[in-house]
Amino acid sequence: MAIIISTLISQWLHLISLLVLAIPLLFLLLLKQSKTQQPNHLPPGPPKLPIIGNLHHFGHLPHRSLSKLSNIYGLSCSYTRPRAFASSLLSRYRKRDLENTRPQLRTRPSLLTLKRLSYNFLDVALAPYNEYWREMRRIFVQELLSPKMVHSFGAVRAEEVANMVNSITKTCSSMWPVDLTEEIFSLINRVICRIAFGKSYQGRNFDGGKFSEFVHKFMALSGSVRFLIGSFSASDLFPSLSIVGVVDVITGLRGRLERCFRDLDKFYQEIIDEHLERAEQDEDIIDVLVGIMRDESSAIHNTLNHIKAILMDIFFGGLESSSLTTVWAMTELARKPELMKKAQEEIRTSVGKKGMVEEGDLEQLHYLKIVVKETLRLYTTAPLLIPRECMKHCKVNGYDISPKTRVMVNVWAIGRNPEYWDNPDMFFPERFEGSSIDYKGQHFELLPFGAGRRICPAMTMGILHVELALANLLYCFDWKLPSGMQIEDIDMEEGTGISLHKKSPLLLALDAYAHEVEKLKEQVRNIIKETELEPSSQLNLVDALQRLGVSYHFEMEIEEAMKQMFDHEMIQSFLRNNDLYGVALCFRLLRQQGYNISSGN
Ligand code: HEM
Repeated sequence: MAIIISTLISQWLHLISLLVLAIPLLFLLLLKQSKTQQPNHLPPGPPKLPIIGNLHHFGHLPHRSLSKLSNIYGLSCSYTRPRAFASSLLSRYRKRDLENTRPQLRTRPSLLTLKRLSYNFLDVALAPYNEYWREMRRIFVQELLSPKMVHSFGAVRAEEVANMVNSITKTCSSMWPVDLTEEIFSLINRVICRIAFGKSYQGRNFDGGKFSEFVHKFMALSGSVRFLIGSFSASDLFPSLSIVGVVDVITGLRGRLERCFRDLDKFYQEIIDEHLERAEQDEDIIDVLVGIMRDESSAIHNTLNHIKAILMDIFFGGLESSSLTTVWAMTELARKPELMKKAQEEIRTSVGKKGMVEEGDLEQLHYLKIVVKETLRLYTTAPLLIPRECMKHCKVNGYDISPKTRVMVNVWAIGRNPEYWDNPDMFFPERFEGSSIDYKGQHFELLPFGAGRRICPAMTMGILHVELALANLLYCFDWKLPSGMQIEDIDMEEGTGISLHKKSPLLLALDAYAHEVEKLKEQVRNIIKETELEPSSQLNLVDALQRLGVSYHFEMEIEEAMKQMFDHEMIQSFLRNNDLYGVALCFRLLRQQGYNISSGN
């Protein structure tokens, strides 16, 4: 109770302090605004309020609010204070205009809050457009995420996907649903951590636990500042008035940011120190960055801060985007079981009985690819991209965009614009069948990775993570809604945060039958381990299971059916390769044929 009262008092004190500050601030701003020269032909927008302009229109899901505004006010609208803070919604622009404007929109606004988190803009994502950014982006694309480098992490991804499958198998039952959001986030988290930190990440006290705490803190922080999209604090909103920095102190935002920054900085330092001390290299991302730091001929004199800034990009860019896309894809497929089945059939037919979808299989999975494309159209994880800033005066649809204008490109609205898409709100991957539209920045209707010079440099890796996770979830398990739940009950609400979150976790149950097969696999796996079955044992499946002591009751006819359906060689190869999925698959096929197989005890 005491805690609640003290929290209330402190909130009131904050509010009163803010009001006290607001009055002199209002005068200062009105004075300054009256002196500001207005450009000629600004985009239309709703009436503005003093100081905050149109900020109150943004709501807690700005991409949606801005989309509505553009429907009312036309092609390009919604700004607050030209120069200091302005946002042009480019959800409906002419393609020609976009092409002409793009060169003027290559830089990022210098947001004070992000200055700290990016080690004074030493990273790629937030650095202004200049020679430094060009070189850092080259390093990012050619050295950190080159196709060779991405490929070299294949084993890490395969291992972590197998861990996810095992974790789902172990922790769930057909009664208790799986928290897919948790499973997917933790998979991508482990993959990205291992790619960035290498072996040193595994088995350490920050393995999983501590690091995901940091990630959560970051996410919470981004959620708390979300409503100002792209202007992350009061100081960013009114950069010309240094006094307003006090507001950030009062609201506690500065303190929280500082603490979060220090935690992360300490964490990075620990790992970098280890990499610096050890003799042999792992070829993880820190190793590559340390190599560049030691290379005196490098165009950029890399320091520890450069390395840390790049790590920020990798975690900010790599964690959420791929996880959220996979979660939304599974959510939509759960709402459309016929599409899920179609995707599963494609994967299972193409991959066969290997037990896992491997990276090399993905190329053949055309339906899966358009499922991902459709997900990115509807649930683009960065709905307003990363804010851009206008470098030189330019025109969009005849409207003036003056230098220093902060520009948000509403790719979420573009992806749902009825002028470009039939039934835009419907999840319908088939719309991409036979279509050349892609997400690589060439088709302005679909820009989930942005476009132009600032397009996401890790698109290939991001897509690979999504496709691999999704393919394995669909291949290894049959999913259904938790008992008592209807399709309409699936919560599609978006949460706040700088990315497009699903507000509540996605909970799905394993189909009872599929779950049994998984249980059987686990049982057989243990038995093989215990009895140390020789790989060369000449056994057929039924004999093998009997010799191993698995008491499955087979009717005679089932045994016959098995012998007919699976030739001796095939079963031998399952056993030789310890391919329990294959064994389980035999059972599954028999069940599908209507045979009643029940486990003994
Ligand atoms: C499905 C996965 C991903 C999606 C949807 C995505 C989306 C985006 C978007 C929309 C942008 C802004 C582009 C613009 O302003 O025009 C961006 C930039 C960026 N992304 Fe990604 N991203 C993904 C994966 C990744 C991964 C895995 C990494 C790093 C390992 C990454 C690192 C970056 C960086 C560094 C930038 C800044 C580029 C620049 O300003 O030059 N992204 N991404």
